[in-house]
Amino acid sequence: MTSPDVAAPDWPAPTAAGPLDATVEVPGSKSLTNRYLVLAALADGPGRLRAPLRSRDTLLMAQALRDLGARIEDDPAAPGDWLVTPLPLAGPAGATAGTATVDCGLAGTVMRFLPAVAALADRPVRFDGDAGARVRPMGPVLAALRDLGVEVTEHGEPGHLPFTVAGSGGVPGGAVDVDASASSQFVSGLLLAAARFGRGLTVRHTGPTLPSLPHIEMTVAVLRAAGVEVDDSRPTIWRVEPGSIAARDVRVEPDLSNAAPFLCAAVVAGGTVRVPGWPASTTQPGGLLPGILEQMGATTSLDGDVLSVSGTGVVHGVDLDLRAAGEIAPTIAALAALGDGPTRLRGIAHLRGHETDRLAALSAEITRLGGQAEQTADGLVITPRPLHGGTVRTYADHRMATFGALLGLAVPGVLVQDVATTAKTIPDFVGLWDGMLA
Ligand SMILES: O=C(O)C1=C[C@@H](OP(=O)(O)O)[C@@H](O)[C@H](O)C1
Ligand SMILES: C=C(OP(=O)(O)O)C(=O)O
Repeated sequence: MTSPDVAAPDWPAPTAAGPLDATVEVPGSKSLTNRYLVLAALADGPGRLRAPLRSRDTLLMAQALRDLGARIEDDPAAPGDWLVTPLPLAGPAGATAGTATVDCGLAGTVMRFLPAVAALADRPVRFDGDAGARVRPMGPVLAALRDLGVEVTEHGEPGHLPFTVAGSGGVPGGAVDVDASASSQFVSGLLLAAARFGRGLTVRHTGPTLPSLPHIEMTVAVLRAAGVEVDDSRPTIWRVEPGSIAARDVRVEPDLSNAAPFLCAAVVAGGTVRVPGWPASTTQPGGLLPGILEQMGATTSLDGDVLSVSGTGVVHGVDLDLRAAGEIAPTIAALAALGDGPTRLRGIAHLRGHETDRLAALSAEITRLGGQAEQTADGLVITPRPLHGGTVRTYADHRMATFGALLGLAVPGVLVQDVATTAKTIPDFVGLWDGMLA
């Protein structure tokens, strides 16, 4: 008998029997799906998302927008697509009684993108999420909203979930400073709603470092594609003009960061893995993967829209600044632990505020399997050692689970705790992984 109180058994990560020869269809991008959903909910008419990601993070975003008053429905004529009818945005005169609630789960995009949208709502909106979400940094978002005249009440640790945003039907906008050194999502969340502010918004980043710049560029690109005027000509300052957001019919690119473990499998096991639907140009940070994997010993080619990565099983150690692409760091760390020399990963101090403290988690789990990995002020130094089997702890972090799967290809006896946590961004990770190895 199973009971929800009984933890699922650890997943025995399969070892690779030989070189790979596989094509893997990777589901849609989390970051694009959740941006398109927000913009569709703020648009001036009904829109459509084609091939959106349907995973925990995007289902939470869709549900949250429904809870705020949008309609998001499956299209019976095109299975998988979402039809979006925007939020009413009634203004103060149309104020609705009662508090709406938003469940953020562990999704950074939900907790950082929706408070500014909630400020436009016609009632208070209470935000909360998983236990792990309550320790993720939120302070700069809440401070920025308060600076813009929005009332925010915190219910727990200051600067963290849970909190309530008192939606009052509109935000005057203007200009705001935000320290986004802990997450680029602080900037993206303000920019996504800003065209709906009375005077638009100028956001100025004030912190010492800025992670994940491609994700901010992605925000600017999706806004411009929806007809919003954005000036990003000055480094770390963004200006969004007030105006309407065009209703769109958009197709979501595959999630290139979720393609990473599959592509890296070819580097670890040898052989070739292909991912179709690879965009010719993209703002996804996973677009940096081919270059990184070549440095680590792979060969890559883009034939039409199919990216192929081939490896020999030999992985080179590297010195990499991953500031622009922190979300692929756990995957690169797995490669590094199997490398032929030390690897230094830099520019990723902000990973301490991801789904878990990823620098601590990666260091602990590499060490648990017999490897060597030390934290630095802004990253990791990984020195390959012969690894042995053991149980990889995943800390509710989808990328720690795929990290464990990748190590398991080369190291017999690796078990991955709570592999179901991959559902945060990949439906059926185990099925896709087994399919790649079949
Ligand atoms: O805007 C986005 O969609 C994201 C931005 C990045 O966040 P950080 O800047 O907090 O790393 C990235 O790591 C996350 O997976 C998705
Ligand atoms: C950091 C990540 O997620 P989130 O959007 O929750 O910040 C991630 O997916 O690696």
